[in-house]
Amino acid sequence: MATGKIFQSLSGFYDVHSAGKIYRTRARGNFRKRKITPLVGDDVDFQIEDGDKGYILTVLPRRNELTRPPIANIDQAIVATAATQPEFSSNLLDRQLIALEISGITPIIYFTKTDLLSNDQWQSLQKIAAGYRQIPYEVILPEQAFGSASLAKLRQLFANKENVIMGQTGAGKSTLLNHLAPELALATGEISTALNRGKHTTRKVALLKVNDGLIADTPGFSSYDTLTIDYRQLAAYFPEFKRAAVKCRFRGCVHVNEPDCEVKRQVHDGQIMTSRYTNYLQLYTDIKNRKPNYKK
Ligand SMILES: Nc1nc2c(ncn2[C@@H]2O[C@H](COP(=O)(O)OP(=O)(O)OP(=O)(O)O)[C@@H](O)[C@H]2O)c(=O)[nH]1
Ligand SMILES: [Zn+2]
Repeated sequence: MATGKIFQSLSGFYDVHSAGKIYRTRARGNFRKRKITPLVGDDVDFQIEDGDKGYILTVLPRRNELTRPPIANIDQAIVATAATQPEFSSNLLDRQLIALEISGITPIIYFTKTDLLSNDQWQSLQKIAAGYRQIPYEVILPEQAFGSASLAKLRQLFANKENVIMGQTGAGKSTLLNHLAPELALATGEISTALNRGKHTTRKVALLKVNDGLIADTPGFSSYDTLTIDYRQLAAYFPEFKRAAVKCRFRGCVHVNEPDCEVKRQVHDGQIMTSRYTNYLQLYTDIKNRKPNYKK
């Protein structure tokens, strides 16, 4: 028996790195019955067969996991966020940040396509970036797309860590990775100008070695699932709300209708971004009104 890490998954095969070698494995038949799906990033025990093939016996306990993209045991996520084309959506960004907070993965917000912005758009994006930095999140807003300063910053942030790059279809994930590590030569998509939407160029999740870190390129998404948390927990995944909440009059304040709510006060005073609060209220309502029988 050997132990290794799944670095790629495609059509039922899991490619595993173990002691400097690569093995193409399959999951054991009883995994499906037990509703276990091995994920890229998983550490596994596997049985070697025919030299470089094998089958997975056990998925070792996970530190964390994400469903979108499907990956496990990640330290940090680079949230590739298009400044335009597709248009910047604070709602989509906040949903991704919440999913990461829930999984205990550190987000890094990286704005792509800043070269396509007008002066006015650039100014307003700078304000947005400053707002996210106050939360505080690490934000990289390249003055020059793929400029050496922002690439160096990213390299420094993800050295010696397991990272994932996530984001909407066409956000520029593969393009960014190609700039970080040109030897990867990942396929990138021409954006469909008619729809202003990317074309889903990346179809699989793969963990790649880039400099001193590991980074997973992942397929983009065009929508994001409803969160499977209790609506009363939602505010805990907004770090700036959580900080303010200790001063709300009521313990368990959900910052909606309660009097003397510090979160609402800080929104009013401009310390908390209005867009974050609006997105909070929308998600809160969505989660509260969704049909029961959600697990977790
Ligand atoms: N002008 C400009 N174009 C960019 C930038 N980043 C990416 N693009 C373009 O945007 C399109 C989509 O880029 P990809 O890297 O394929 O996007 P992706 O996020 O990997 O897309 P999926 O694999 O479908 O999820 C390509 O045509 C890129 O050349 C950027 O910073 N500036
Ligand atoms: Zn409150």
